[in-house]
Amino acid sequence: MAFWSTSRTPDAAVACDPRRADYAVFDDVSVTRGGKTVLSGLTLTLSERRVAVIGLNGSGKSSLVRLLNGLLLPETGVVRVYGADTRLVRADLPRHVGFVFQNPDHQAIFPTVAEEVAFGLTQLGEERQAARAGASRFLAAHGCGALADRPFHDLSEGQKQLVCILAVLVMRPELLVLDEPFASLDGLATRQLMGRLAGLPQKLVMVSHDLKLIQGFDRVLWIEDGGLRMDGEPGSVLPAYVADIERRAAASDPG
Ligand SMILES: Nc1ncnc2c1ncn2[C@@H]1O[C@H](COP(=O)(O)OP(=O)(O)OP(=O)(O)O)[C@@H](O)[C@H]1O
Repeated sequence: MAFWSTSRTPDAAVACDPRRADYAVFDDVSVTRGGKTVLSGLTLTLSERRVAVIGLNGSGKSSLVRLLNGLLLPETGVVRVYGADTRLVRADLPRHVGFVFQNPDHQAIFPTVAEEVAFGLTQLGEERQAARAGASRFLAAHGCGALADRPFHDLSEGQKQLVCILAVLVMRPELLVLDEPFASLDGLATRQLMGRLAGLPQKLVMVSHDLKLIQGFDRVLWIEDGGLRMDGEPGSVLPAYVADIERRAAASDPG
């Protein structure tokens, strides 16, 4: 990963404009990880309210969504989020793009729930004391007041994932990016969290292997071989994806 690509002169746009409808633009983006080309020449504009990213293991889904909040920068090409080159606004991106990891233990860094949520407020410039009070209010407003003083690592997986989502929402990002957020949750916790996500005003980009969860999304990106195999509405992309998996399974079946 090149943090400061020399292949292209950075854009003049140096600040995110959250009023833009096209919240993400990938312009001929390539990414290499561990010596392997993961994304190659990807060009894409995102403006839909709910976008799902699907693809087989290792196809580059996480890499794609990590480009949205500057966790990853393109080797070549440009990623613009709310109109700004992510290379130039990397430090400012968490205000606009909340990122929720697959594994909550990889995200949480503070011992208690309230401290974890308060951190986002300190990132917005609030003093520690005010941030703690704000975090407690925010947790209570989301029905999680009882969790405030609990050690994060004592929570159930569903509670942990909910806290991680709240810890990014407290920063009032315009876009929420979730990288397989339900991988370790049971069906009930998944349904409950999906219900919460459906009620949020934020735009949503979500990686998921659970195709049922994304049937109602506005757009599905199917990633394969470093690019888009298919891009469209769930009604067209999901059946094609399932059929492709069945074809592959049949082809690899030794019987
Ligand atoms: N930190 C890293 N260092 C080196 N290579 C990496 C790293 N992270 C990912 N890769 C490689 O990049 C490729 C794409 O990985 P990525 O995590 O984006 O795929 P994915 O579609 O999200 O996979 P999964 O469904 O298994 O989570 C894989 O070949 C992976 O081995």
